[in-house]
Amino acid sequence: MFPPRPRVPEGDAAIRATDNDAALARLSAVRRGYLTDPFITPLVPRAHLEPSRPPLINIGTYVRSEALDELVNGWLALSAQEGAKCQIVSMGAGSDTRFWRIATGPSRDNLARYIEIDFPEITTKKAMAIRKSKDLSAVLGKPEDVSLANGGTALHSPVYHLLAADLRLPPAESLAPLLTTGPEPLLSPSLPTLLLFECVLVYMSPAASGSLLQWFTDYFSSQSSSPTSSPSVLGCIVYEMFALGDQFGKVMVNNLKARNVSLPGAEPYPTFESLPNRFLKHGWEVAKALTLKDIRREYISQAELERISQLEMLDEIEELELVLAHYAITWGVKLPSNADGLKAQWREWSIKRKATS
Ligand SMILES: C[S@@+](CC[C@H](N)C(=O)[O-])C[C@H]1O[C@@H](n2cnc3c(N)ncnc32)[C@H](O)[C@@H]1O
Repeated sequence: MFPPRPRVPEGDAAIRATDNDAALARLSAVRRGYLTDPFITPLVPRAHLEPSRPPLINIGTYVRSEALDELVNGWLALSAQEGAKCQIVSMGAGSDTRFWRIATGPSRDNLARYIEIDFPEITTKKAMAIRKSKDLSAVLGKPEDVSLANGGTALHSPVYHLLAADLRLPPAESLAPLLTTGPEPLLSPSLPTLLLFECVLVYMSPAASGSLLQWFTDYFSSQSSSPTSSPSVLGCIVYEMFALGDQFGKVMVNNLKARNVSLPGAEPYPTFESLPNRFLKHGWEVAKALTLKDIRREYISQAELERISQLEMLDEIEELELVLAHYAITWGVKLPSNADGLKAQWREWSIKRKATS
């Protein structure tokens, strides 16, 4: 009589399934004209069969993507100003296309390494999609310089590296062997480095994400660097939900619970004011946050707001703002102790407020 209900994934499979949601939201925002991204289609299986997402999701995806792009591009520009190439480590990267967008854009020569980490099931799928797509693989370099590793769960190329790990495990066991050990570690402590956590820490316990951040903080401290090179500046951007204790937050939590996804990482962040603690508690010098609601209102230019308002009808601005008020971008900087002359520019790394007339 009734069709069988689709099986809801459980445990880690439910967490991994969130990658599909993020990729479909991006695909939808690109198709509707909010964003430009020629690299998302080859990463979504049977992309042509996927329906568009509602306007509210498209707008949220647009605001998040524009703001994150501005911060990442700002970081690349600051590194270039210092005459250094930078490293980016994207954790829980899923089907993200950021590497391809940077590597085909004006900052491509400022990138020393771009490392993506996710569960092996996700990295295997991504590595296969990259190998299958000429558009994706051509950006990695000559075919002879690109190789699969670890049974197809990893992929290496001159700049881009895709690695499999469970980020909840102690970093000394999971990340250190991949990133920082051996005669030529993949991650150098002496280059400006940006960590990206786009909607991933929220699925982990606060203890696990705290150890992760502390491990990177320690690696970029003076003790870890060789006597001939000093540690460089470390930045981090976290995008995720917060303030889940209010009425609307509880609805979000329950909706995700129905899909077997829980959000333990949001517990220490019940308010906007609590967000910078994520970095301050590790002794970082800079920690700032903005909600997507504020970014849409105060940081996206009027011309862009007008352009996207023509793309689709959206009646419920109040509902949009309620949703966007529960998502935030938090970013921080840990400065090396010997960087006196350089501190000001890194402290000002931010999203630009739009000009008011
Ligand atoms: C919501 S998706 C976000 C994907 C991508 N960052 C984006 O914003 O488009 C969350 C991603 O984090 C990954 N993830 C969650 N917990 C993880 C863990 N403990 N170890 C590795 N990856 C994890 C999931 O597999 C998934 O790809």
